Amino acid sequence: MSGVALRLSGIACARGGRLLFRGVDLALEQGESALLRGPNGIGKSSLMRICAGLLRQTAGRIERRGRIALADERLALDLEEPLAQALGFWARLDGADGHALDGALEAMALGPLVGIPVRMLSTGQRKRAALARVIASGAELWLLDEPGNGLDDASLGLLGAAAAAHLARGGIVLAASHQPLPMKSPVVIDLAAYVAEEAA
Ligand SMILES: Nc1ncnc2c1ncn2[C@@H]1O[C@H](COP(=O)(O)OP(=O)(O)OP(=O)(O)O)[C@@H](O)[C@H]1O
Repeated sequence: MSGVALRLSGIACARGGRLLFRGVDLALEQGESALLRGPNGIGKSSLMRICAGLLRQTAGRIERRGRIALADERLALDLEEPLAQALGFWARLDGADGHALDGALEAMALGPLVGIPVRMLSTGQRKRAALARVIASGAELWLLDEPGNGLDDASLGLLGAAAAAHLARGGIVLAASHQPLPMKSPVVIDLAAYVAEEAA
C-alpha cells in the first residue's frame, strides 16, 4: 500500500448555514490512524463525509491517495438478502477477490450468520456486517464513524484486531467515536478545539 495518504489542510464545514468547525489539519500516511472526538453535533460525521467525498468542505484542501471505504450509521446492505449475498454485492462492486469476503466474514466472526437475512441481525451483528463490508472492499483508507456502537467487548476486540491488521498492511484508519477504541496510538483530534467562534 505504498503512497497511501489522507491529508486535510484547513478544513472548514458549514451545515444549514452554520459554521461548525474550521482549520482542521491532519496528515495520515500509510500505517497511521486517527481518532476524531467531540460532543454530539459538533461535526464528526460531517468531517467523515467530507473525507469520503460525500460532502463538500466550506474551505480547505483534501488529498486522498488510495481507495476509500466508509462505514457509518447507514448500513448500506440489502435488508432482505442473506448476509453473504448482501456483502457479496458490495465485494463484487469493489472488485474484491474471492477470498476477501471470506476473510472479512472471519475477521468479524460472521460465519454462522451468512444465511440470515440482514433485517434479522441484531444491532451489534449489523455493525459487524458493516465493518466486514469495509474489510472486504480492499480499500486502503478506512473511514469508520462510531465503529464501536453496539459492539460488545469481544466484538470490540475483533474491530481492534482488524484495524491493527489493516494498519500493519500499510492502510489508514480514521475513526470517529465517543467511546475509547482499541486502536494503538492514534492521532487524536478533538473537534471542540476547531469550533468556529460564531458556532460556539
Ligand atoms: N443536512 C444537514 N443540514 C443542516 N444541518 C445538518 C445536516 N446534517 C447535519 N447537520 C447539523 O450539523 C451538525 C453536525 O452534525 P454531525 O452529524 O456531523 O455531528 P456529530 O459530531 O457526528 O454528532 P453525533 O455525535 O451526535 O453523531 C449538527 O448540528 C447537525 O444538526
